[in-house]
Amino acid sequence: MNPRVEKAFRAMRNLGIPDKKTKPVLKYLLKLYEKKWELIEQENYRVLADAIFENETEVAEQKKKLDDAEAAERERVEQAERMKAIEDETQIQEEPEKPLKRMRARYRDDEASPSCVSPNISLGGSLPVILIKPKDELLTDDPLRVEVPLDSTTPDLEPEPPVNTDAISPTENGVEENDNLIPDETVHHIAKRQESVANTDAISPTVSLKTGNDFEKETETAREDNNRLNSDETVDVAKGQESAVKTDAMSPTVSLKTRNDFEMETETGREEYVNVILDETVDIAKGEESVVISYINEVNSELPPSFHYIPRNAVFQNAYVNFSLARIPKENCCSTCVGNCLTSSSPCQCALQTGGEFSYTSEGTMKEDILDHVIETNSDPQTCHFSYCKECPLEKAKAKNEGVLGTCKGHKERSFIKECWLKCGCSKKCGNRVVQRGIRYKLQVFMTPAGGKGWGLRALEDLPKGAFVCEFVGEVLTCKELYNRVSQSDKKDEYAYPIFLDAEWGKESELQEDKTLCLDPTSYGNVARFINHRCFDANLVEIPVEVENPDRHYYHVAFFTTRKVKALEELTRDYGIEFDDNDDLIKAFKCQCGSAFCRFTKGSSGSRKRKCAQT
Ligand SMILES: C[S@@+](CC[C@H](N)C(=O)[O-])C[C@H]1O[C@@H](n2cnc3c(N)ncnc32)[C@H](O)[C@@H]1O
Repeated sequence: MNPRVEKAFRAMRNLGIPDKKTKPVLKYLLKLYEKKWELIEQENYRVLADAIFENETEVAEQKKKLDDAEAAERERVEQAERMKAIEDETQIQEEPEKPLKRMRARYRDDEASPSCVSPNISLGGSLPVILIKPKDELLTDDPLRVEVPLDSTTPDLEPEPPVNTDAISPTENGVEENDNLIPDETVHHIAKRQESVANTDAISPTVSLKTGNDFEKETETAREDNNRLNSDETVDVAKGQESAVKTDAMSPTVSLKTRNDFEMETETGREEYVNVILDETVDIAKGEESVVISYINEVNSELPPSFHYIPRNAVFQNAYVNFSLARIPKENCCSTCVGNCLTSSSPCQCALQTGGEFSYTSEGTMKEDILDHVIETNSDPQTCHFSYCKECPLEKAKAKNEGVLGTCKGHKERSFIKECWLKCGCSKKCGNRVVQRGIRYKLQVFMTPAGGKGWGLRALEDLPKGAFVCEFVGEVLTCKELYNRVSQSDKKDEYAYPIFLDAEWGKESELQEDKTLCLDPTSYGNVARFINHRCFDANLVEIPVEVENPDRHYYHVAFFTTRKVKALEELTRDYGIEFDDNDDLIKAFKCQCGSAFCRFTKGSSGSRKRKCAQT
C-alpha cells in the first residue's frame, strides 16, 4: 500500500476511526485535491478527520429521518387498510356500489391523494397503495458545522438544516486515487470546506479596493464610479469560507470621505466619522450576534482572514465538556429566586459562590471595586498568584514532540464571575446574566495603521469602565490536540493565539487529558480573534465566567473594559506572552503595542519566568 495512504489510515486509527470509514472519504479528498497530499496531511489530517466525523453525524441523522419516514408510512398504510376494512364493511351492509364510487372519487388512478408523493406507484388492487419515497433533502449551503454547540441546551438555538445523507457512503472499493468513488454532488458540503482549505486565494475580491480618495470626489462621474465600486456584486468575501459563492455581504466599506477628512480630536468629528464608516450591510458575524460587526480597511487592500464565525464555543471531538442540568448541584444555582437577582436584598446562591457579592451593577457593567481588584492582582507581581501542576498538561503535550518533560511554569489563579443560568429561578433578563447574553456594543474590525499589527478591533461607541465587550470564542480543544495542530501547521506564526482554560489546573492532583482544555479561534471563532495584544496596560481584561459548568474545566472567557474607552480607540488585551520565551508553542511576534511598559522593548533578557499581566 502507498505509505501515505497507510499513514493516513494510521492517523485515523489513532482517533478510533476504522479503515472502512476512512477509505471512501480519503479517496474523495484525494480526488478533490487532485492528489495534493499535503492538504490532507496538514494539521494531523484534520481535514480528513473532520470530513469523516461530519459524514458520520449526517448519515446518522439521515438514517433517523428515514426510519421516522418509514414508520410514518407504515402507520399511514395500516391506517388506510383499517379505513378500507371499515368502509368495505359499512358499504356491504348499506349500498354495495357507492363505496367504489367514493373511492374512485377520492383516489382516481391519475391523481394523487392529499398525502401522496408518488401517485404513479400502485401495487394493484382497487385502492392505490401509496408509497412515499422520502424526498432527498436539498443540500445546504451552510459552511460545515462543528460538532456540538455548547449551549445546545439553551432554548434560543435553532435546529440544524437538513443535509444529504448519501454523502460519502462507504464502498468496498480500495483507495485508488483515480476512482470516482463518490458522486461529486453528494459531497458538495464537504467540498465546500475543502475548497476553503485548499484554495484560500479564492477569497480575494475581484474588485480593486480603491477608497474614496482614489476618486475625484468633485465630479459626478467620479462619484458614480465610487458608488459602482460600493455596490460591486463580484466581491466575494463570505469570510473566505465559500469561495464559489459571490456575495457583497461583506464588501469592504468604501466611503467618499476618509478618516483624514474628519476632526478626530472632537466628539462631533468622531461621531461624523463613525456615521460614515458604519456600513451595516457588512457583518463579519453573518447575523450571528445581536449587533452588526462591520469591518473596514482604510490602509490596504487586505481582506479579513478566512474563518468560520461562531458566536458560542463549540467542542472539537474528545474535549470533555459535559454539562447537564442533572450535574449542577443545588448549591450552584439560585432555584428559589424570581425576576432579577440584583434587586434582591441579599446575594443569591450564585453570588455566594463568588464572594457573596454580585459582580455586576444594574447597568450591566462590572462593579468597579471587583474589576479594580482583578486588574491589580493580575498586574502586580506581589498579589498575582500562580499554582503549579505536578505534571503540567502543556509540558506533557510539548514533551510528546520534544521528548523532555519540562516543569510547570505556573497557572495564574483567577477570580471567577458566576452567572445565573437555566436551573436558576430568576428570569433571562436577570442582571446577573451578562456574558451569556452576548455582544451589546457596536464593534468594528479594522485594519490597524500600516506596518502595524494587522487587523484589530474597536468599538464604534464610547464604552464605560467595566463594560462587557465580547467573549473569547473558539473551538474547545484538548491541549494535546492544540499542540498537534500547531506543530503540524506550516503557518505557526499566523496561528491565532489560543486561551488555555487553566484556572483550576494547579488545584488538581491529577488532571485527565480530555479535561485540559483551551479555546482555539483559528478556524472557528468570533470577533475576539481580532483583538491585538498590548503589554500590561491594555484596555480589556479577561475574566473567567462560570455559566453552565460547575467543575470549571470548561468555562467562558469574557473581556471587560479596564477603563472608559472612547469610540474608535483600539481594543487590546494582554496575551500574557513573554517575548523572550522561545519555548512557547506559538512563535511570538515583534510587539508593536506602543505601551510604555512593552515587554518586547524592555529587554528580552532570556528570563523564562512567567510575568504577571492583565490576562
Ligand atoms: C489573535 S491575532 C490578532 C488579530 C490579527 N492582528 C489579525 O490581523 O488577524 C494575533 C496576531 O496579531 C498580531 N499582533 C497582535 N498584537 C500585536 C502587537 N502588539 N504587535 C504586533 N503584532 C501584533 C500578531 O501577528 C499576532 O500573531
